[in-house]
Amino acid sequence: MDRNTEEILVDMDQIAFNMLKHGDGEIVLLETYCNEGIAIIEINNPGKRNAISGKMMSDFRNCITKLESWKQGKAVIILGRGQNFCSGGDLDFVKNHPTQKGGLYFSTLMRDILKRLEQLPLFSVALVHGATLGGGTEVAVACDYILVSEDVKFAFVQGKLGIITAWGAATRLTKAIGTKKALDLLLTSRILTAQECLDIGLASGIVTEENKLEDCLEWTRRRTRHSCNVTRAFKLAVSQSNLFDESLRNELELFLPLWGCPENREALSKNIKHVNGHK
Ligand SMILES: C[C@@H](C(=O)O)C(=O)SCCNC(=O)CCNC(=O)[C@H](O)C(C)(C)COP(=O)(O)OP(=O)(O)OC[C@H]1O[C@@H](n2cnc3c(N)ncnc32)[C@H](O)[C@@H]1OP(=O)(O)O
Repeated sequence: MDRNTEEILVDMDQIAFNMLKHGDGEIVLLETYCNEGIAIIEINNPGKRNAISGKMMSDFRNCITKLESWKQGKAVIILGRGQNFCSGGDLDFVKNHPTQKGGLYFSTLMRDILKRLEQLPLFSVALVHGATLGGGTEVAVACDYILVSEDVKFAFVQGKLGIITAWGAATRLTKAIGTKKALDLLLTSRILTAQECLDIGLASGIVTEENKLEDCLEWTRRRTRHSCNVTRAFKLAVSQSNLFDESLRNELELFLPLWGCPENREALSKNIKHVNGHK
């Protein structure tokens, strides 16, 4: 990665701004159930089966920014308008930007958005239905829960396109269902039905195709009965416990430069006996 690219990458505002001109569609925040502490993010790009364009990434980012400052929120549901949840990243962008820089823009922005979604004090529910492919699966696994509609077709198709997951799905999937099952889904790109999503531990429940939103709201309401403060504190406590791995890695990184440093060598040369007179 050259220096220019690195500099551009740290400026997420600039990336989001640049992505605005790529494609149509929208991702909007619906406030219909906000009085209950439940927001809805709707993915809408009907001409492309709800594929996520560059412009929609910027929209998505704006939705997350709003949710970050919504102090009364308990939960957010993400769904697709119409028949499909999301057919992935917009292939037109992918085809027109085959350079590493294009890939970096596209995936770094989404990685940042999904990380911020994960860190919200609201718990998130992906209500997946119809085609849920590639980047659509990335969005789904970044949510705290996945509910699947009976008609879902869920597949990590990235391998079939000669790429791997770039928005964090491999890491999240492995954490959710374990190494063997995660690897299996990624290596085969097989299409999961609703029942398979449930059986494998990916989904927390199945909702009916006709009443998916109502079913999902009922399911969500059963988890928003505590006060706002308690709900948000639980979400943060649970999600921050995930930092354990990061913390272990961090600890190792801090340790490594000390190994063999002058102080370390000097101490070793003294053959220190830490407990005097011990037999
Ligand atoms: C970046 C990467 C990642 O994970 O990070 C990705 O997500 S790569 C994206 C991974 N996703 C894919 O490869 C999806 C490929 N698409 C499909 O498998 C299929 O289109 C389905 C999504 C199952 C829908 O099939 P169905 O028969 O219902 O409709 P269709 O194939 O006629 O598609 C309707 C229109 O939507 C477009 N369309 C569908 N998916 C699209 C996508 N991801 N990006 C851009 N356009 C897309 C089709 O080209 C077509 O355009 P016209 O009407 O103009 O002909």
